[in-house]
Amino acid sequence: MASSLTINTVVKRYGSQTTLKGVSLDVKPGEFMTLVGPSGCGKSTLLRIIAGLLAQDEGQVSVDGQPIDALSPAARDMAMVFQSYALYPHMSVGENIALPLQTRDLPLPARLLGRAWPFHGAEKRAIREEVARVADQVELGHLLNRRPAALSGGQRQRVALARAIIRKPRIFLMDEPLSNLDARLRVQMRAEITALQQRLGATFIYVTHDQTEAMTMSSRVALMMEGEIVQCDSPAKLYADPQDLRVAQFIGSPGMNVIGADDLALWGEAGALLAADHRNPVQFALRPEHIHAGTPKTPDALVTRLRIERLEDLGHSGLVFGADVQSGAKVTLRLAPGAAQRMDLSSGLLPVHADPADALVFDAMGKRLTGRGASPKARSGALLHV
Ligand SMILES: Nc1ncnc2c1ncn2[C@@H]1O[C@H](COP(=O)(O)OP(=O)(O)OP(=O)(O)O)[C@@H](O)[C@H]1O
Repeated sequence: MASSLTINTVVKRYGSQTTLKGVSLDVKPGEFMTLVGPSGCGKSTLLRIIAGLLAQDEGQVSVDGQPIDALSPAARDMAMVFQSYALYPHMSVGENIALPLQTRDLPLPARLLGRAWPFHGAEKRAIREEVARVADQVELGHLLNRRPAALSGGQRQRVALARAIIRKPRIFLMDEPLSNLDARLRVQMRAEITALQQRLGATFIYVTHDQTEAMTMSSRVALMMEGEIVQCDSPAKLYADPQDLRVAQFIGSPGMNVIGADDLALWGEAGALLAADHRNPVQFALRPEHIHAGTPKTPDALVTRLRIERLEDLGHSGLVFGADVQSGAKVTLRLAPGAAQRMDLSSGLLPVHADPADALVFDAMGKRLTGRGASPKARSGALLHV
């Protein structure tokens, strides 16, 4: 049975610095929850508090509705997988995986008597069978006698995973488990860990600074910035509906283009209208795929020209990094497959356009204002989000 986890206004201070500023989070049973955010935002601190490796200054952590703050890390019944794998080099793969069973499951007489314990043989057999079963789940069955030094990075990470699985913990905690792997292996392990979580139906709390990992693996993502959770939502919602400008810029690669109202007012008549619709200082954000090369087919589009600074052709798509010729504002747009080859970029200038409905509106503090920028035609005098 998977467990729920509740974090209630947790505060952590280091001297005068407040690292966690009252973090609250509800994780449902069987959920894959990812804590993502830039380096230093406090995600590892929060994970260590959940694991019991670190004590918070204020707030509570509960599992299945029961406070666990007074429990030792071992009594919390959680398994943690680290970036460093933390394997014992002198033990075989099988012995590394078996370790949690040997230190936890044996009754006291067995631990005291060792080989003299009458059920020693049966116990060993049961552990061997369990190790083989779990090793098969992570495709390590053929490597049980190897030492960690003779494994690839991905295989070592699987040993660490197997050692967590064999404990049948109430909650899995993972701290950047893929950051030591090369790019190709990371993609493969992303899929393997996601499939494993679904197979086990277990609750996973996963820490990463990599937004792609967060977006591809999680049921929900809690985006942390400066010791706070800025937004917690499904990956799709976080991408399409960011409630804070920092979320809009962190999620997606590259992040959203942020354009001030004065600069957007220069994007043709539609830009002037859209900017005028917002009396307060606002910022507009547009995804790179929502800015299109060429001239628009509809008269109510946002239009401008970019001075091209850099072009990245990724084969399946392309990115243009440029600056608005009028305002100098930096703008990135994503090109359709093959578009880069077809375009005449000899002038160094590129006309671009966007649908005003794709522009998200944020206030001066970076908080999202409701609704989107509607096209002048669609507005028909309706009052817009200010
Ligand atoms: N033992 C400590 N003493 C003082 N400050 C600390 C300590 N541990 C962490 N911090 C500070 O707390 C902040 C959050 O650290 P934390 O490791 O949780 O960040 P993170 O989001 O996991 O970053 P990263 O992705 O780089 O690991 C950082 O500013 C860090 O310097």
